[in-house]
Amino acid sequence: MDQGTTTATLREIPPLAPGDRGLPWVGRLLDYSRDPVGFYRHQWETYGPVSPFFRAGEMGVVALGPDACEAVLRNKDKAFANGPAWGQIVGPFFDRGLMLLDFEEHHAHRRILQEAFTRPRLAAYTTAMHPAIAQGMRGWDTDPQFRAYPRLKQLTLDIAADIFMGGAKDTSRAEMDRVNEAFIACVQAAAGVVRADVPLTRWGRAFRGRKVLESFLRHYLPAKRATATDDIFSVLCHIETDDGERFSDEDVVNHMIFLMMAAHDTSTITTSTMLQYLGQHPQWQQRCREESLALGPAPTMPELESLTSLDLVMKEALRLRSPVPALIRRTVKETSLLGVRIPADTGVMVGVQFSHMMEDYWTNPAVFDPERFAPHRREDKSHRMAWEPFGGGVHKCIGLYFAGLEVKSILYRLLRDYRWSVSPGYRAPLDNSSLPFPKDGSPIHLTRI
Ligand code: HEM
Repeated sequence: MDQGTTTATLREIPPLAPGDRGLPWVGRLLDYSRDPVGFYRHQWETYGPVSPFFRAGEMGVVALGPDACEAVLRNKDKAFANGPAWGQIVGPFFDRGLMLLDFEEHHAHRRILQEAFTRPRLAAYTTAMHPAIAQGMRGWDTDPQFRAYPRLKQLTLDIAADIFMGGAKDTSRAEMDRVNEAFIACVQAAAGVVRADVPLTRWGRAFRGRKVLESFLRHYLPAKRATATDDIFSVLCHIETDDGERFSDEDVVNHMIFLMMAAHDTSTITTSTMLQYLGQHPQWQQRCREESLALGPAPTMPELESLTSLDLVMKEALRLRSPVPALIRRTVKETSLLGVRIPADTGVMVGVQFSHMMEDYWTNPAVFDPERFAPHRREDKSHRMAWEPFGGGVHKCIGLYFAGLEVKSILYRLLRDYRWSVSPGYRAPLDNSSLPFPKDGSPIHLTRI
């Protein structure tokens, strides 16, 4: 039992209020996808920080507000597990990725993987990113139908081919496209309805995709083991802890596939949200542009870190539209959460996006106001977990600095080369069935400077 609570003093999970069971089997999942914050607000106002949630044929709980989120993510009692929760969503296609490992095994793998994200390594990835970004943006035109989201998605895939795979030097463009397709098939499986290897379904395509990725990575493994280069693939083959622990070939393949997934949609969503808000707030766009213009043509990691306005905008974009708006866990034993008894084998949804919209912690939370993160305000300090787009506890995003460098490198180049606008009244129509992406592709009016 966590937090020193005894079974006798615990409250039970509140019963479902009339009408809150939702549809047969799916329960209230559709309510969530239609309007996640509206759904959370209803849970919060009806039940408080620990609420019942019927979905996918079973009862689970939603943890809301920074205190409840913190208790789950800190996981003092080691009761909340990742593997059985995320495994249900991402299926077998990201099996044994770091986020799906738990407890001692997770700790052992994380210690090794951390070596791939040290400052010198991040500096080397940053240097390698600029040519990939410049090349990827080369085809960007300024047609009136310009959609930012699909362009950014392709761009982050191109960056991944270089930074993660090392450009896979002797790979043809056609083969790289096949690898990208396979990777996208695995990512899209999360929203699959038929959850078995059935041809012409999302899962069927993902099973084949996973095979393509595995054989591609295995083909290059011996060469990557033989020579150390600056890409993540090679780095995973060579890193070891002070105690000499290293990854097996199997581990390298599993971590590579998971890392590419973890890095891809999250960075794309963040960049496209920033583009939208900067398009709607020209004074912020100009402020960020001036900082970018003050740097040289291929900024180093410390230079990118000096882009203070862009940093504020990135934080605000992550607050308003968290790429991972909910984290999930499953209890492996009975535990308690803020005094509520949670039985073993209960699905738990940690609604981080709701913490970002609570008036207790933020002034006018619905308003775009990057200055709230500036030193003289620091609204994110109102609670340790008021701002948690990268999660918290032992599973906190290992790629958060990498993400900052990638997103800022992309924005830096865009700000120098382009000017763009988005109608002030535009509200992105989001698809929330997996990670929140703009269904209309995020139209922006882009002109070259
Ligand atoms: C803005 C971009 C990103 C956001 C918002 C984000 C968000 C998150 C969140 C919320 C988690 C915690 C999941 C949980 O507790 O269940 C996480 C974990 C993780 N992220 Fe990120 N991420 C981003 C970019 C990246 C990048 C670029 C990489 C790799 C280069 C990466 C690699 C990972 C990994 C490996 C984990 C699992 C960590 C663990 O379980 O120990 N992420 N990320």
